[in-house]
Amino acid sequence: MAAAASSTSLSSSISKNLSSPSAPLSSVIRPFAAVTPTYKLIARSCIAACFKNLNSEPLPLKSNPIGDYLDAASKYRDVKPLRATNAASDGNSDIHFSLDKPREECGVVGIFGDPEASRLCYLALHALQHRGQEGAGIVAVHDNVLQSITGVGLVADVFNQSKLDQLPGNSAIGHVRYSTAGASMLKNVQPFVAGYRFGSVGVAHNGNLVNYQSLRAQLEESGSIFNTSSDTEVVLHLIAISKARPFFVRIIEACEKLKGAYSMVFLTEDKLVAVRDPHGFRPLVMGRRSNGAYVFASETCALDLIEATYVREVNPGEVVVVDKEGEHNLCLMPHPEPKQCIFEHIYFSLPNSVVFGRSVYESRYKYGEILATEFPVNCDVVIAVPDSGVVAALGYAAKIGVPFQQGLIRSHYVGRTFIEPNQSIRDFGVKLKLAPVRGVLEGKRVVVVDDSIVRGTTSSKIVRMIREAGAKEVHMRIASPPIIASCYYGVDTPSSEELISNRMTVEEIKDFIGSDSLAFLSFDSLKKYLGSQSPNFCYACFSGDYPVKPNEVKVKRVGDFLDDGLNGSIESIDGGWVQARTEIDEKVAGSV
Ligand SMILES: O=P(O)(O)OC[C@H]1O[C@H](OP(=O)(O)OP(=O)(O)O)[C@H](O)[C@@H]1O
Ligand SMILES: NC(=O)CC[C@H](N)C(=O)O
Repeated sequence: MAAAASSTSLSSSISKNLSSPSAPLSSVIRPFAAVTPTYKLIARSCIAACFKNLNSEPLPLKSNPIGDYLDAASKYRDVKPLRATNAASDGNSDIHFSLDKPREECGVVGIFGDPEASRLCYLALHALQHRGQEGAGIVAVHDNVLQSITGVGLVADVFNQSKLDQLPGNSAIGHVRYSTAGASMLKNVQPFVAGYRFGSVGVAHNGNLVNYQSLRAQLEESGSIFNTSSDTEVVLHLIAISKARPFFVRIIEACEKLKGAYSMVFLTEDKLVAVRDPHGFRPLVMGRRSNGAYVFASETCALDLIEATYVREVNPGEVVVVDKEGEHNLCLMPHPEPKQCIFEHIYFSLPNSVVFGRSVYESRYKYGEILATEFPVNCDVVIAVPDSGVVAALGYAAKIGVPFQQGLIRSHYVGRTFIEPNQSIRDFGVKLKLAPVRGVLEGKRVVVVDDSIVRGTTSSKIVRMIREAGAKEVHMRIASPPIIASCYYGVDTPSSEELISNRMTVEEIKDFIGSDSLAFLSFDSLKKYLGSQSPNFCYACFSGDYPVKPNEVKVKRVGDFLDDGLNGSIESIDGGWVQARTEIDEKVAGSV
């Protein structure tokens, strides 16, 4: 990757130009005027490049480039979360377990400078629970020791009063996991903690590294022993083998070797570090509490819950180091190129969050309005597939002037694994989760709005359920373009060949799911709506154009809580499987 190559010069120059390898962070970062001209030049050019991608024009450099950088970031401060008064999201979505749809991703949180750090992490993880339900963990620092508690299941399953009592300290990081690499099992639950020769470090990661198999192979070749089968563990090894002394330079050196998606928080005895990959695939925001404590989180809904004020995003390619002297910022590489995941706005994030500087609620409402403008239909009622279709359905209904009603009621008590008692009982899963309201549907021409169609299995069951409840017509409207390619950046989508829109035309999908009509938000309209921000998003799932070429096969888990063994390579993971290569995958592999 060309960008990664250019970033190498940053960390090596930083290391080379530090007056003392053990210099405290303050002497390394703060007095920009005091550091060597080479370092200043590199820092200036990388900061200028950061501006370039976040604003249409690079900002003029003044005497303190870091100050400029912060000013540039402040444009995000104006964006206030729009409260989702009608959205039915409860943060407990998507809990039945199958591989036939996009799954949530992980959520991360970091707190620095609050005596209740681990309790605040715990609360923030509740707010982020929709991003991962396989496992949860918190690491806190107390008396210079990193203490960790992790467990499988939901946040409420893993933590209780006595567990939180075991995590005192002023700083902590936390994680909720949905696996993309490495089996769903205890040893892969984050945050991970490792000791290296200068201390201890904990990490929590949202995203997926597309080159971790080769990195792991290289590390194993030179003697590294891995404890987990997760991609995230390679980051700790890379930090440990770095020759640089200051911790943030170790992180920069490690990140320069990574390809793919990473929004990460690191914890050491005295620092909290937040890092976002140069494309900024996954979100990461920063906030402050009234006592001055720093908070980092995947979504602003976590800040809201713990009464932290949203300050700004951690920018793509930015490293934010927080220690007792305050906050220090660096760019990971000279040319960050934002490619933020559009699916965060379509499906993953909660509607009450501000993600990538935009309100998720506003985005979804607008997608619904656009769908209504482009694909209106004579109907009596507009309903949503709860929860992720609700806001788009509200926009659709308002635009065509037809009432929005709750035609499907969602059970919030379905566990994430359940056993279908007999394969002959069809649709049991979807019926367990969704129940039709006959009074709303009977004899009506119904528009059903959902956020996406992946394999088409859920949609066909929903259409049948609505018809069985007496609907006269069922018109499906999807508030995203057709998904034709698998995600390699932290969303666990099925392989491209399993995606229904990759195999069928819209007309064929309509027949497959059994609706009277079907329409998707058009890709062009989506980009038009995003306007000048459009190039800053990743649309790989809609286009097959991958910003970072995924040239390694995708390895996913299949069974839950299987032991994948402590020894052996990724290929030998029990219960893991290697994704079949599809035409798109071949095309991608061929283009690398
Ligand atoms: O192509 P399909 O197999 O129909 O998959 C698509 C469905 O999967 C997702 O919902 P999910 O069941 O994960 O629930 P959620 O929307 O409430 O999170 C998505 O919102 C669609 O409804
Ligand atoms: N969904 C994610 O962000 C997953 C993080 C990491 N790749 C894991 O599998 O644990």
